Amino acid sequence: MTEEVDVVVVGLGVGGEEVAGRLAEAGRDVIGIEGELVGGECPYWGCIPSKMIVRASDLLAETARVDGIAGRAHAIPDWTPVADRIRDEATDDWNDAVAVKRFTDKGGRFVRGWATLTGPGEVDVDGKGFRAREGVVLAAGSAPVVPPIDGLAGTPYWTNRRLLEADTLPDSLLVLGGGAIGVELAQALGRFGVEVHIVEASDRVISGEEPESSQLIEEILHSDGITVHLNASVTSVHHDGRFTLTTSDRRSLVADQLLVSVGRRPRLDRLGVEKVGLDSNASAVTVDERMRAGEKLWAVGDVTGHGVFTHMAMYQADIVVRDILGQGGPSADYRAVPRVTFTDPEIGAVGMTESQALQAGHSVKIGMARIPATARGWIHKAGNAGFIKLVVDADRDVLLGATSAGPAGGEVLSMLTLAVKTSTAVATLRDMIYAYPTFHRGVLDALHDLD
Ligand SMILES: Cc1cc2nc3c(=O)[nH]c(=O)nc-3n(C[C@H](O)[C@H](O)[C@H](O)COP(=O)(O)OP(=O)(O)OC[C@H]3O[C@@H](n4cnc5c(N)ncnc54)[C@H](O)[C@@H]3O)c2cc1C
Ligand SMILES: NC(=O)c1ccc[n+]([C@@H]2O[C@H](COP(=O)([O-])OP(=O)(O)OC[C@H]3O[C@@H](n4cnc5c(N)ncnc54)[C@H](O)[C@@H]3O)[C@@H](O)[C@H]2O)c1
Repeated sequence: MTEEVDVVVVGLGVGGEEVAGRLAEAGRDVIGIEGELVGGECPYWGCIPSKMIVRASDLLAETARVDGIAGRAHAIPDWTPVADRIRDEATDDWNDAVAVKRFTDKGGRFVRGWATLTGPGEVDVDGKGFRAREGVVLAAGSAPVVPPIDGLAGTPYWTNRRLLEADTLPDSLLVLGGGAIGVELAQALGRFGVEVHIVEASDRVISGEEPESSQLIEEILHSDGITVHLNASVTSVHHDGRFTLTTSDRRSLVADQLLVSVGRRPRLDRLGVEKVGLDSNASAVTVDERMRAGEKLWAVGDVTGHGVFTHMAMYQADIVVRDILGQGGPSADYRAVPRVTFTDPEIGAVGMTESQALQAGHSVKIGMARIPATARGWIHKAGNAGFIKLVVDADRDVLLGATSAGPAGGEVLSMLTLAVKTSTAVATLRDMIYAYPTFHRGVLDALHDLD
């Protein structure tokens, strides 16, 4: 028995819940299908619990900075309130009843189960068929990549999920992959007393960002007591109660637990996407500027390969909703994608890095300001490491990209994102009045450095 509806949304994570909820509010007959928890990775195993950990570890780091500035302080790290907060405040003990109600209160109809596509506009869930008059929205998200390293499969390694569910911490942790997840969680857990080693295949951590960002984070991790192994090729994993990683240069690294954080892949495997002409082994679902992926088919969020970010899923969801409702408006524009690595200091970045701009054939000028040399950075003193780097198109005199690393680096990023998005003239940025003594006033110092 196949039921006719207006729209079927497959996956009610960040992107799918937004699309399904708004279409239901607009009066569409919407079926929202979710195999796990409504809300997806971000609230249960991603952004929110990980940032609760970061917040706690930042407090510990700030306490350590009291001496010499504000008296004396000594914090005794305790994981229990962090785990409690994740369980009780962030995830409701990994229960989505509130999120399901949030959707059904908007008029959506909820189905729990794993959906497969059976043809254009057609979806099956546990033998129940739906035919969507307007179309299907794929919002299946992503899963951790598990590299094919000898011995790894079958060991009780952690991914982000198991770590963010942990009631207790291991004494020592090997972190495979020094990307966003690796560096954020390594630093935070290090501050809770875990002995951490990061094992990174590339020649620098957060290798998609500016080399100066990588260097800064490597220095900070070192000062946090974390060992970073670069250019490391892990050839085997052994588990006998503890984990041993062996590298191609025959080093052995041993710890109580292993976190695998080497990237994410779209969750296309159980969707039957070949039925609608897509490749289930592809690294992403190709979408056009209105997020259309085929006949009666849209895709949003991590599956589209435009960045594993909640703000990207939400941005694309807005485009899909407007497209389905025929409301027009702007189509997708990825020139000013902001990203923030929530280490201490935060690494905020938007648009192109210097090397990306050069590779794209731009004539590039660089403006740099060191945060400790800015007025606010100097006042801030302990914990003031960071910089602002501007990547300027020398021909058009507009920003192509920027990095704001430092205390509140992710907040300073907001004006730089606007400047990249709107191609604001450098002359206009120079003519702005920057409140004194803010961290964002460092942007003016970096603009002066362009001369
Ligand atoms: C540790 C960690 C920290 C992160 N921190 C940040 C951060 O600070 N800032 C940021 O912007 N982003 C962060 N992210 C990324 C962010 O979580 C994702 O980009 C975001 O969740 C993507 O939303 P989505 O809707 O595309 O996918 P998801 O949130 O993954 O949701 C997809 C949903 O689809 C469901 N599903 C999949 N297949 C099917 C099927 N066949 N049938 C039914 N249901 C299905 C899944 O169960 C899931 O609930 C982080 C990620 C991780 C892992
Ligand atoms: N603050 C944020 O917005 C935030 C936080 C966490 C995660 N995320 C998102 O989640 C995604 C996944 O994060 P991630 O850290 O898993 O991936 P990532 O792509 O950011 O980094 C993966 C790292 O693993 C390394 N690597 C790959 N294979 C390896 C191997 N075999 N051995 C050792 N190192 C290896 C890569 O060189 C890279 O540095 C990111 O792309 C990011 O967009 C965002």
